[in-house]
Amino acid sequence: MSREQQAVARARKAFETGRSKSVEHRIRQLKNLQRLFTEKQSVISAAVKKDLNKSEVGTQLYETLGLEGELNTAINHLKEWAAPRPVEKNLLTISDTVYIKPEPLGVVLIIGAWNYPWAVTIQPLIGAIAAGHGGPAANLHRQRALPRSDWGVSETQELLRQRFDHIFYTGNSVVGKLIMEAAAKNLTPVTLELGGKSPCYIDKNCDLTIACRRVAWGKYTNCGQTCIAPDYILCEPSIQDRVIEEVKKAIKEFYTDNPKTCPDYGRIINQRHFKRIMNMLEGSTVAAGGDNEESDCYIAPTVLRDVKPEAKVMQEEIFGPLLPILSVSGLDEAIKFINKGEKPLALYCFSSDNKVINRMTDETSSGGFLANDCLVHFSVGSLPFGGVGNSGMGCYHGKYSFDQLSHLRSCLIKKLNMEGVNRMRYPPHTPKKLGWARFFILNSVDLGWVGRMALLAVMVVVAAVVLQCTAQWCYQSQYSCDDTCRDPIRWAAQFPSCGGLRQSPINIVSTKVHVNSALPPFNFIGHTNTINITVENKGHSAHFALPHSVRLTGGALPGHYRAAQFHFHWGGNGRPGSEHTIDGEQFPMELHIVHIKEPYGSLAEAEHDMAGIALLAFLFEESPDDNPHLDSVIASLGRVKNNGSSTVIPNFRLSDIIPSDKDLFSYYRYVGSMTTPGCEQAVAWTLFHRTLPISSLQLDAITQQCRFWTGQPMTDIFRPTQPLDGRVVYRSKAGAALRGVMHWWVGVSSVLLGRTGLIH
Ligand SMILES: NC(=O)C1=CN([C@@H]2O[C@H](COP(=O)(O)OP(=O)(O)OC[C@H]3O[C@@H](n4cnc5c(N)ncnc54)[C@H](O)[C@@H]3O)[C@@H](O)[C@H]2O)C=CC1
Ligand SMILES: CCCCCCCCCCCCCC(=O)O
Repeated sequence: MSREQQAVARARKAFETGRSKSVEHRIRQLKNLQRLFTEKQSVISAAVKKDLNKSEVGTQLYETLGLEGELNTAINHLKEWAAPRPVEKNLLTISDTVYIKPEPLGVVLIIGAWNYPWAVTIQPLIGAIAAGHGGPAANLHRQRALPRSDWGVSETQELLRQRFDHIFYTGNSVVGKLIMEAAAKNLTPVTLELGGKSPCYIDKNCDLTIACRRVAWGKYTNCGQTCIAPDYILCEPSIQDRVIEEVKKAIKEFYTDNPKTCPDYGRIINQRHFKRIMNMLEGSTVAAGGDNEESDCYIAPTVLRDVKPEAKVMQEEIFGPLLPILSVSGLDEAIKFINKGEKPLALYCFSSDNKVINRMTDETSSGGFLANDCLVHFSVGSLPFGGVGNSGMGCYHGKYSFDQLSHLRSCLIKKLNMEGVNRMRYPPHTPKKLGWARFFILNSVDLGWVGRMALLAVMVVVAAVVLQCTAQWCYQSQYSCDDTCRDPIRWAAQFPSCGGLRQSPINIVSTKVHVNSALPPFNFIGHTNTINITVENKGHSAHFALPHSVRLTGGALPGHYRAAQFHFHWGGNGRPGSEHTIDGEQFPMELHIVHIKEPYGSLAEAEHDMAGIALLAFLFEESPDDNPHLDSVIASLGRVKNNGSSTVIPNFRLSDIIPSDKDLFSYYRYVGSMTTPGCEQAVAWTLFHRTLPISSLQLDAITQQCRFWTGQPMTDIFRPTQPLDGRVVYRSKAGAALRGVMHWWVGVSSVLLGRTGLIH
């Protein structure tokens, strides 16, 4: 067995153990990778310095900074990305569970190029780990930098003879075709991140100093060896001299009069490429630069003027520090010229005129389009990065990497009942059955008012049947194959709001929250009263009923609220059980205090108001000592072991289990839903920064006492985090002024109401 065969076999074996399927395992792997960049930064920079003469700061700026960002995004969003994605249904499938399940494909081969050796190998690797794969990566670092880990062309060729489940290739288009040919033998899907000539049109109507500075930065960074570098400039002859002068000024500003000695100016990767680039100068006029030294792989930042389309430098991607300027009569000719060539990886257009920018986007095609800047789209993780046509296929970065390397499996889970509805599809096929099929599948038919009434009647009947036939909801911990209950991913089938776009709980990414000074402290009323409270096992959790005398105002909530009940969400057997997570971390337990807006009399009434319910949430953290204030709560749970049983805690004070209001000024706020079915989207959530203590013994006592309505131990009673779907999480600013109180709510509700899609 060759080295390469062994590597693939190892990767496949590791994948087949199923370990990489666990999201927690993937997050651990990503965190390990994160550590690599903190611990090995200087080794990484030293290697890249040897290869390309990049400075340490340059390596961080252009390579590792972006990777750190990608790692943070993947770690914070992985649970959300990997979760089943409920989809819209038609009438025929209304009672089924229909969703997309992202699944790992298996073993992925990542082949990277040498120009940004870390960015182009590790960035796809982050996507591959996030998607749950195993697999080797073929590095193309130059031998003098990383001799031992170097897998070059012959190793890659051997790897390509093996079978993979996806091949992710970055490099030139000629080899791209070889990759696709090798992949075709096993019908292996490929992502091809290729290059090509990326045009840059400079309109005469723009600030040439700024435009040329940005173009010079995009071109000469990494000595032009950037796949998205502007390859050549198109402009009118009348501005050519100014463009040359401004580019020269920028070169001097960035790299001094002598770029050769400037630590920020790179080198060509090897002598072969040096010769290739120098040959391209043949037949063109040098307007600036042109100095070179083969032994040092040095080519100065160079500008070429009056270049003809037939010139050597225009026949292939330059991938070096030569910047040819071609004359065009204006925008029309520039567009024509661009469209005559292969579709580029990037297209740049500099103009102060939006009409020019719009025409350029509308009338051309390219992997990415930037107006008035270069390269920076590579650093925006929410944009898909990739080519089109000759510049590649597939895309990556952020969630796109995850999706690109996942199989999006379509799942439809039907029950073996309601067979009547299916008769329309079984033979003998008749026109009447076809009519019913049309009715159930096409829900956009115009039926007229009689038809609409009939549809309504049918839907009522269907809904009644569905309701009769569907089982109760349950938590994941209760669900097993022979159970009929609906676990969290199936809640939406029975409770449509659970599939809405404002669902709770969520993962709070602390670096993405918006600080809002219009979030003042709360006023708690009646929290210190001594009361007798009833505790009841509700089958899914235990509820602690609160009297109307416990009330809440302030906190920028739009009204006065009265308490209804509180309850806890917990894990089991040492597992965490909070519903909300912070930066991906789940806490041992979470307390929810439910309040209803006045004058509503019940949760059912409050559900129709976007902030009809105010939920206060507290996360618990494990403490070495017992929290004595929880003793009565724990003891009461021991008296409500079974569904429906209840007890009373005498002389209870809410203020004993939560901190006093002066310690509760700091919190997160967002709009969401109840975390149990029907998942009503009517909740203003407040998650306090201050955590509550609980010992591990107390946690065990809590999680071991009660039973679900099914009789199983009541453990892991939490809903997984839900997508944020564009919502904003706010963080209060300590000492906020009261006059800001209404602004927060008015602002949030108008943003949400403005996006009608968010109101379900
Ligand atoms: N779209 C993108 O994200 C990027 C594209 N590129 C493009 O890559 C090109 C520059 O890189 P290259 O010189 O191609 O890099 P390269 O010479 O490093 O080749 C890329 C990879 O292909 C493998 N390879 C080369 N010849 C092979 C063969 N005959 N059979 C099998 N494998 C082979 C190498 O082992 C290497 O891992 C440019 O066209 C550039 O635009 C570079 C970086 C990023
Ligand atoms: C201030 C931060 C600016 C960040 C700009 C990032 C541009 C990075 C380009 C890296 C390109 C890597 C792949 C390639 O194009 O060859």
